[in-house]
Amino acid sequence: MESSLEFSSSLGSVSSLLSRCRTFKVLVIGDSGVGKTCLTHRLSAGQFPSRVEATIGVDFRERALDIDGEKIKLQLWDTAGQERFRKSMVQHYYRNVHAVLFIYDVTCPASFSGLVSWVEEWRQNSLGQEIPRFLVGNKSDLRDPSRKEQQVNQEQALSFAKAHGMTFFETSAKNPPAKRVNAQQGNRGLLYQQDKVEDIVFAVGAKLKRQKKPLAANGSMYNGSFKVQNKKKTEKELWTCC
Ligand SMILES: Nc1nc2c(ncn2[C@@H]2O[C@H](COP(=O)(O)OP(=O)(O)OP(=O)(O)O)[C@@H](O)[C@H]2O)c(=O)[nH]1
Repeated sequence: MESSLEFSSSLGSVSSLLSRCRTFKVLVIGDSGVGKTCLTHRLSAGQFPSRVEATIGVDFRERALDIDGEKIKLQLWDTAGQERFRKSMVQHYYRNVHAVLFIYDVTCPASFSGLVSWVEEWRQNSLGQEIPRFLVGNKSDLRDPSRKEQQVNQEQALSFAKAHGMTFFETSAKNPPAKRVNAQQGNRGLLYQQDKVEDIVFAVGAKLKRQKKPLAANGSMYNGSFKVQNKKKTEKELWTCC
């Protein structure tokens, strides 16, 4: 018969197993200045940072979620948009990634045109893996109906998202709408949408939750920097405590 000590320690391991959750690596990419750092702050901590600097290499932020009773964790990789700060890192970014957020600035059409090269980079580095992809137009708080020509048309963004198998959102890291907004834009009466940041977080979480097995991860987080491991981790090691 088990001693009470053994019994309580096996109960302890059962409860620690139950409190473990899957961690998913979510890559955030897009041109410099589109708001990746601000958006990842908003997605993880619900705040807009008071001061930001260009990202060098990568920064990490985390967001724990409860999706239909399962705890999962999104590990957001806020990557550098500037080529000189990212070129030696690209392979690490894509290693064992579970989802990608492609970000552009709705007030900067060049950042939307630039998506073509971000998609190409993802294609070249994803080794043919079909992972969930999301397109997010940021800075919707700066939309100005009188300057339509200088802004990214939402219909165009939606069709880009469709063509590349992405789920589309538009929001603002600075001033996100409290609820999803469908509004008229311009005199053609076009509908445009603005999304809650939480809707993006839960859409990503829900898609990833359906993925039964997290992919093997070789990168581990250590206080905002990461260490690349040579050895493949076993699946068991990927379960971390939320
Ligand atoms: N109005 C407005 N400004 C924003 C928003 N998001 C970011 N910004 C501003 O855009 C600028 C660039 O933001 P970052 O988050 O540093 O951009 P990034 O894409 O991370 O840039 P890199 O690190 O160079 O790749 C900053 O001045 C932010 O304050 C937004 O939703 N609305």
